[in-house]
Amino acid sequence: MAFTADRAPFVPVRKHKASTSPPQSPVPSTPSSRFSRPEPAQPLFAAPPLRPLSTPLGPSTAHNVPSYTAQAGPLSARKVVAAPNDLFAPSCPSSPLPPPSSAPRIRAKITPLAAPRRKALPGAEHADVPVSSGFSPLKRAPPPSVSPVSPPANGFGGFGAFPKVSHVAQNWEVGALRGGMSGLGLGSISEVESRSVRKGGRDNVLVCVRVRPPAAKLAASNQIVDEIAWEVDRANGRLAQSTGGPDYFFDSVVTGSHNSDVYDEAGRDLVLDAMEGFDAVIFAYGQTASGKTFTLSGNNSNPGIIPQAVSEIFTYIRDHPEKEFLLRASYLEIYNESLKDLLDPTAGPVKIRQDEQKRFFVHPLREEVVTTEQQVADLLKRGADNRHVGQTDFNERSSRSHSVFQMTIESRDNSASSFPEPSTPRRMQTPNTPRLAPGSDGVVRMSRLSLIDLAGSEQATSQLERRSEGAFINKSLLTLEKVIASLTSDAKQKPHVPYRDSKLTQILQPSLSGDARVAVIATMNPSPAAIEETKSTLRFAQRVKRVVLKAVQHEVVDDKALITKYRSHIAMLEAQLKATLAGNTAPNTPSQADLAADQSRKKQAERVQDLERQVEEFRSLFLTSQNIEKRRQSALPPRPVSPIKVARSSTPPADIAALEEKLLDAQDEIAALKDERDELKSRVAELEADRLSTLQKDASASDSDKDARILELTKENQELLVIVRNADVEGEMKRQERKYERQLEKHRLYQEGLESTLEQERKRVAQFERFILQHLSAQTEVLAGRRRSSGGITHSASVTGFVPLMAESPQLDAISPDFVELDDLPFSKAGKETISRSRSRMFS
Ligand SMILES: Nc1ncnc2c1ncn2[C@@H]1O[C@H](COP(=O)(O)OP(=O)(O)OP(=O)(O)O)[C@@H](O)[C@H]1O
Repeated sequence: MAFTADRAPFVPVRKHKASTSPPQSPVPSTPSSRFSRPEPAQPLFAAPPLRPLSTPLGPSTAHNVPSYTAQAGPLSARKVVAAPNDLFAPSCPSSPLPPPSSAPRIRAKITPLAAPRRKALPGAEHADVPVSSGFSPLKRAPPPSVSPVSPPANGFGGFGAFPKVSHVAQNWEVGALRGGMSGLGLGSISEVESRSVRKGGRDNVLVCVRVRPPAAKLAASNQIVDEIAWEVDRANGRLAQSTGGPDYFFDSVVTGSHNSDVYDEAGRDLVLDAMEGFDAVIFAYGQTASGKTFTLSGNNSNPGIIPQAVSEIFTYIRDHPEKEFLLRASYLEIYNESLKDLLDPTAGPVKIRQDEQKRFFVHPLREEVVTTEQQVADLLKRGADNRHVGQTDFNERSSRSHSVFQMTIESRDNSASSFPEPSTPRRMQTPNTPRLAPGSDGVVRMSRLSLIDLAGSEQATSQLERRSEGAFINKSLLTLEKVIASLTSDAKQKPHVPYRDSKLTQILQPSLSGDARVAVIATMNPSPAAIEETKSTLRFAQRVKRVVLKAVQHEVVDDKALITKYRSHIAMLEAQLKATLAGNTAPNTPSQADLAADQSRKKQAERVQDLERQVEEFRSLFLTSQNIEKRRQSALPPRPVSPIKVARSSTPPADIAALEEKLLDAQDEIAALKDERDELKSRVAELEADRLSTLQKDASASDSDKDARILELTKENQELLVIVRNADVEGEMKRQERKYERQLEKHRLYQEGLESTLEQERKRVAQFERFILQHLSAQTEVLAGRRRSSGGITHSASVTGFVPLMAESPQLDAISPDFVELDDLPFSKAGKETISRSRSRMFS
């Protein structure tokens, strides 16, 4: 299927009206039945919302106080003063639920067996039709309005779990969620079962749209847009442009500023799924400044999905005494198409590799074992500090990258293998042999919860750096759309899914290709100035809704699970400990109390201490409902995964590691080429299918149409022939080129031969020259002697001519002390005879 990108990433900035006057007196509203229930007025922000983890406020935040409200019925960007039933005021979970309307929406949590989940039809913007009445009985009950443990202290109501905190390092109120599933209204077994039923079958991506309060800064002009251009129907999960147009339906639509609302709709279920062994991915998608980071991270008084998910995880552990858990976390950034490990930013390049099942994974990536919420909060803060953010025209602190926070959850039945808490004397428990060979005692469930904050799609921006970042961001989001389009294509021949075209899609591949639970939170700005971007976001959200998933529970039976590795390692340490203790049998008699025995005892004691410390350290990584509180009070800093490797110093030598790296690179390249080949194959198949359907169409056409078609095809044929002939000419030219290249090569070889002969000749000539000069010199000596003795001499002219020449020759000085004999000369026999003859003619 040809993909047409209907996203408009570079929609030019629209001029939009600033709010010229402060909110006037309330426009009389005519609430429809949908909005007729008055909601208690809530201050949107009891305190100005902080950027998560103490990042400064964007100036836009100052305008986030919603003083306008959507109204039922067609609105055309109407201004309304904050009213008690303010649509954009934080929805208050403590307030009663809206009464069921005549055709209430079907919630995402309905099992396929109970009632079909709504599906958006391909390309249709209003295909998502409510199909049944009544609320889903399976919809998890909203959390109680007042937490039994900590009542809402911040005026938000809602989750009531995160009372206002004054400083950043503060935990997300670990105790606040105590009460666990029952406290959250999650205790019903039937609900958990129904979740499993749903997950066992085919499922779609869960899509929740979050509409931020309208007062957002949308352009470089600093103009504040405080109008809304959308009708928002929360009860039915429906959105429509106020000026008319199609309806958009989703699993849920959330307004206001309570992050707990979004968590209820699109967070909790997936987190619980992850705790039960299903991979789960939640990502926020939307235009820049539409509230993705706000939704995922939130702030201390209004925690986003990530901190709420983390709290949920720990609550779940507290509520499941029958299991033990091992948690680890990683934090990654994709900036300008390169990967950065946010927990270890100075480490070497982070790459994407493929496993045997062709699933992409990131390597190497630092993972840290975590045992408390505070550790996760610290880890997130550390990562966030390393993230790329920058000021854009639209957002004071815009995330310029995609970030992926991942928690890996391993769990195993606790009953057979629980560790005694240190109050029990450890040594008594130590077995002789490792009692926990990998996989020997039960299956480990392993799952990943990925929380992804995508960078925002952008309009044209005024800054150069931002523009190039924006190009990368838009490209990767476009690739994401292409991937989604391929996954939801109706074509018979499954199109190639271009995961490889961006790092983001490679990372999302394991989730999008089907075996994970996926939720997308599409964030949107309801302002008229953002209408094109918002439509594009909604279209994306509708398309992604059609991706079919089949989540599977991941059970690991071999020693891949860290839980198993650590358990085996502990068992091994315990065995060593026991052996060391058993070796300590020397009686402490005065005769043996010499220095050597003392030293050996000291060493042994140190060894025992060290082993005990190691055992303790490893044990402290396991979480159970019994020890979670203790861990919270005495947590060590999180530790990177693979301490076993370090302890055994089994790291391969640098050259082997480099070779392994090269091998992996080569394998990657091969895999990429194979992918490319597959893509070409699928393209060929697509073209063939296209051809075939055209032919079939042609067959049923009328005669005149057929004639026209024949004419068209003949023309096309002729054009193709020209191309083929050209291709022939090209081929001939290529052949000639190769011929000339061969000849050139021959000439080059010949030239090389000549040059080496020349070199030999030069050597020969130099030697001959030497020979001549040496002989001339000798003869000159002789002649000089004769002249001295006879007083006059007659000699041949040729010799006379040589004398001044010799005197001038600088080479005479350089004459080798080795006298060159005629026989030494590299000449043929005939040549040597000629030389001999001339010599005797000259010097006789
Ligand atoms: N629902 C909301 N209620 C109140 N304030 C909000 C809401 N959504 C967003 N904001 C505020 O709007 C500003 C921009 O939000 P945020 O940074 O989350 O946007 P973003 O989509 O992550 O943007 P980018 O893609 O540029 O990173 C922030 O100051 C944030 O506090």
